[in-house]
Amino acid sequence: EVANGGHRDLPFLLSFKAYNPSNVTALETWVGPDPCSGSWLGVRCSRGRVAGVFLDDASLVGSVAPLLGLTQIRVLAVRRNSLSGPLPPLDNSTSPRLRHLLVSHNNLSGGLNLSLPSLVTLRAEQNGFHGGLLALRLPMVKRFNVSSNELVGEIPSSLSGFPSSSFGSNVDLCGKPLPRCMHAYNAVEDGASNATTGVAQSPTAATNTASGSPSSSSNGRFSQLGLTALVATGIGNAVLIAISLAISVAMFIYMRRKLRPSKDDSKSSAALCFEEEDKIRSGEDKCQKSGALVCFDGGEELRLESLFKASAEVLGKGVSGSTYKAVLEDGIVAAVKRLSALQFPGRSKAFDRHMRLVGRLRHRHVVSLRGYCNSNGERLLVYDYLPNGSLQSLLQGNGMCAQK
Ligand SMILES: Nc1ncnc2c1ncn2[C@@H]1O[C@H](COP(=O)(O)OP(=O)(O)OP(=O)(O)O)[C@@H](O)[C@H]1O
Repeated sequence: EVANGGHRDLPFLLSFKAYNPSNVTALETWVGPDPCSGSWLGVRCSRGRVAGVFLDDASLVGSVAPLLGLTQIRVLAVRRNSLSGPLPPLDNSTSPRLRHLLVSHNNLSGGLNLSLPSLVTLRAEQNGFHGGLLALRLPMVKRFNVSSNELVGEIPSSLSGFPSSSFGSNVDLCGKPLPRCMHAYNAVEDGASNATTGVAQSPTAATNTASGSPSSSSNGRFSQLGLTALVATGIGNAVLIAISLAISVAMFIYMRRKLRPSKDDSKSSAALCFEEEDKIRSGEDKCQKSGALVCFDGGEELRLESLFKASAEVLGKGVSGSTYKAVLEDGIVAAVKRLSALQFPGRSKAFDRHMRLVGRLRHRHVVSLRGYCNSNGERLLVYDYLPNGSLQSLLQGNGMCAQK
């Protein structure tokens, strides 16, 4: 890919770098003609082209747009920076391989105009995006969050299966899963009442106009025309009720199917770790052979391949296994606990169930589990790495043990 004119992805990376001051640590390593040389921090390549940029928490500023000029990019993770300006409109022609777009906690603005058939993750929360969501066409999206922006308007039905937390704290978003849109509500109500009026009242009105007299007789009996109008009203109402019931039942069945966890769901969460796209080489670890790294929220960038290539240092050993500090090639630092096979024999499904529960726990006093691997007797748990050392070393460092 380093042809006469230089590496094809180089101009995009350098123009992104140019927005940033020279003291941004991650970008200091972005020197030389080949971003795939292995020395560019946060840049991951596949077949000689830039396939991932992993620069969370890197104090970045400026526009993210140049990075979206990388035509082979699959993962862009630039969370918790100070990036600004709009996201360019993206579609299959600009970003045919983009699967994970993680731009949350920045100062990005402008509209969200993304038509990406392969996008699996969109994390855009805590920015200044405005406008509506109608220009989002993401049929494959499995993880989605646009909360805490300045978005307005109706949530498209294609996104209404996500929880309200994916949409909260915006200026004026409405529709499922948030409260109904008022204008849509009125339109429906008006439409329904007009329809009712149309069916129930027209015959009577027609009768009134035709006969030029009240539809019921003055002595309290219904005229024949009045009776016809009543029957028409009844039939009209019955038809409306039947249609509403059919729609409700169809919606109920659809939502049940959609919410039911399927085998495909676990496949897709494993896919979030990009294993399905990476060739799994024989002779490597058991977990890697199966490509079975399951990731949770915040662990989208984890890949078993880089986990096994990571430099590791033993942090400690407990009853259930050893814990390592792993520094991944992307610059990600994780704590990996390798469970002893003796401590956890068998019961693979129960273990999976347990891990999926633990993986959903998020609390500031609980270390987040970002992913795990459970395959062929190998069980690895990947946590955030906490850099302040062990409680024991803290106590000793402060002389608290001695005082005691
Ligand atoms: N997420 C983490 N970040 C940084 N260091 C960690 C992390 N998790 C564990 N450690 C370090 O690794 C050491 C060993 O952790 P480990 O969980 O294996 O111990 P343990 O709780 O005694 O284990 P067990 O529950 O198996 O008995 C800890 O004392 C701590 O210093």
